Amino acid sequence: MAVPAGRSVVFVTGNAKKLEEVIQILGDRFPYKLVSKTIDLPEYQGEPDEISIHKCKEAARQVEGPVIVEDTCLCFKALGGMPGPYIKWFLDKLKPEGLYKLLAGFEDKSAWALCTFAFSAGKDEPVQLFRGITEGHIVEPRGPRDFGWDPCFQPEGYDKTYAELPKEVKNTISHRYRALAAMSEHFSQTNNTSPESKKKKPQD
Ligand SMILES: O=c1nc[nH]c2c1ncn2[C@H]1C[C@H](O)[C@@H](COP(=O)(O)OP(=O)(O)OP(=O)(O)O)O1
Ligand SMILES: [Mg+2]
Repeated sequence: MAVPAGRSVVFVTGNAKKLEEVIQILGDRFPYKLVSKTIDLPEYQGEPDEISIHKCKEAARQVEGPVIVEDTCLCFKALGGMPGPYIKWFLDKLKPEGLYKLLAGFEDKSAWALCTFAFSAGKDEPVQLFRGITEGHIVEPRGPRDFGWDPCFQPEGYDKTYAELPKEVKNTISHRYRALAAMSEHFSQTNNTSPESKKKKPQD
């Protein structure tokens, strides 16, 4: 699925920190012009893939053009993957301290962050998903409080939490980085190899 030449893709999110990271990570690696639109899309329920598809279709319906959305889950192994897509509400009520305390009765503090980007070329078009996972542990919160559950997630192989790590480091190992790498790769290939998209994209 390609986007016609000269068209931009709208990244729909209500989260300014997410947008900031997406811009930092993508730099100029994404073949389309990315514009952002602040819409607080509904928080759907279900499995992560279903949620992202639903969210993307709603964004495409509202924007009436090519859109990208992203949904982030934080999954605790001891809790069978919960809070998962419901992490936003857990974080809101419990804060990073409470997320750590949630695992007090469990020895296993392992967790994974899952990021799913969803793309649709427009209303009534299919949705494509790109996923990224980073494994780690839930720890007692450490570091700045500027982004969500970053203070209580310590990625595998590091002795610092996401919040303590320099942004440049988080942005090369994160769930979001991995999902964006998959998405950029897909679109670079579509852009370079499809004869149809070459025809439609004379400049660039
Ligand atoms: O890298 C991250 N590091 C720390 N916290 C994070 C990260 N990424 C998302 N988060 C938080 C935001 C929200 O509390 C929940 C995901 O919920 P999620 O619905 O995907 O985000 P959101 O509602 O804030 O923005 P959006 O309008 O794009 O749905 O985890
Ligand atoms: Mg949301």
